[in-house]
Amino acid sequence: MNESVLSTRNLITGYQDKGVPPKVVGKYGELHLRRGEFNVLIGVNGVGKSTLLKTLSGEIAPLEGEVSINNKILNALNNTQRSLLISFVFSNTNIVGKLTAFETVLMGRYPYVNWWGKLKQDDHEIALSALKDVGADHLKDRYINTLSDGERQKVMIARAIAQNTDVIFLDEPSAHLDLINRIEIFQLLKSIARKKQKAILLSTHEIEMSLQVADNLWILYGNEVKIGSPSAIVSSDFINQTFSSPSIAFNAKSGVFNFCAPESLFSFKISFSEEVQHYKGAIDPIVYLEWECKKLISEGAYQDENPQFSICLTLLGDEGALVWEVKFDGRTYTYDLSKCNLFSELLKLYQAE
Ligand SMILES: Nc1ncnc2c1ncn2[C@@H]1O[C@H](COP(=O)(O)OP(=O)(O)OP(=O)(O)O)[C@@H](O)[C@H]1O
Repeated sequence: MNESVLSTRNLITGYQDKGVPPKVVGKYGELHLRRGEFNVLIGVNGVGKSTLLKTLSGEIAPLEGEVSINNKILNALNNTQRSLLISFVFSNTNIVGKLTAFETVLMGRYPYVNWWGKLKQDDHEIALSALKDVGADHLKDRYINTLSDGERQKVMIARAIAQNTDVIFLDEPSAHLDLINRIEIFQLLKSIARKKQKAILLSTHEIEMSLQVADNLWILYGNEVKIGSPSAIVSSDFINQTFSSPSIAFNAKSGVFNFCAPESLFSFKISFSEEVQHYKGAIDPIVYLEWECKKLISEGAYQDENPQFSICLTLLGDEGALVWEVKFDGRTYTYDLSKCNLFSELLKLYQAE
């Protein structure tokens, strides 16, 4: 097991405002963040992800218990001492003032400046190397407020790298990013954890991506936490128990969430004929069938061994056009795949019955 750099003891997170009883958010006991590991924190809105990150980073004090980094109790440290141990990247990075990307990354070096407050040549080299690490050195002279969300987020990660702390926290860093940028950020962070032996904890709502990339998932539920590898978590059905609702269900085999319809309509069985396997055309018929099946389920149809509808994807005659052959109520109907909405056609037959 990798070396633990952050640990907690009897940790209870929450808020203590004057004149009101304390508000407990989470009772997490003993937690560990280990060197070289990319950990992802997930949980429904309001369950306490930001509160936990703020507590682990020393921004707010625990209601009970303590957080230690490298055996130093966090709340006994001043801001500068903390910033030598922890860096934090937020989702909404509003940098005030007019700074270039390079100057922003350079800010990560301020915990190291001497008492004249002067940065050295080394600091400049470290900042440039951090920008290269995230593939953003070409942006170095651009003003931070002119960058896209994805570019800016890479610069903020570079700043955390330049700060060179053992622990890096990120609160929903991919919240405003498109799919490609989200994937890039996740992979980048994982490689930073590995290559630079950092302990990383990132909060996100990207469950499917976390399952593929994270070393460990920290799932908050109620006021508890469950921690485990993606394979251990998925195989225990925990994702389904925590995140499913009447309108969505997690498929542990495919690792994706599927939509469920509010009511059940008819039952169906779907298949393809032998010759479809060898079909060479613009679409992949087997993939087409898979997605048509998902669509039927999202509309309220359900798969059954004794179905009302038997649907077969096949090729029609010599022309070789793909068709749906539908058996329903003792009759067979044929629909041109490229010209019909299968669900609407089935619904018409079902309602006319
Ligand atoms: N300053 C505060 N004082 C009192 N309660 C707070 C404060 N900040 C947050 N809370 C409450 O603490 C609970 C956890 O909030 P938190 O922001 O940690 O959740 P979250 O999991 O990060 O949510 P989201 O996914 O919506 O960002 C919520 O009930 C919230 O209303």
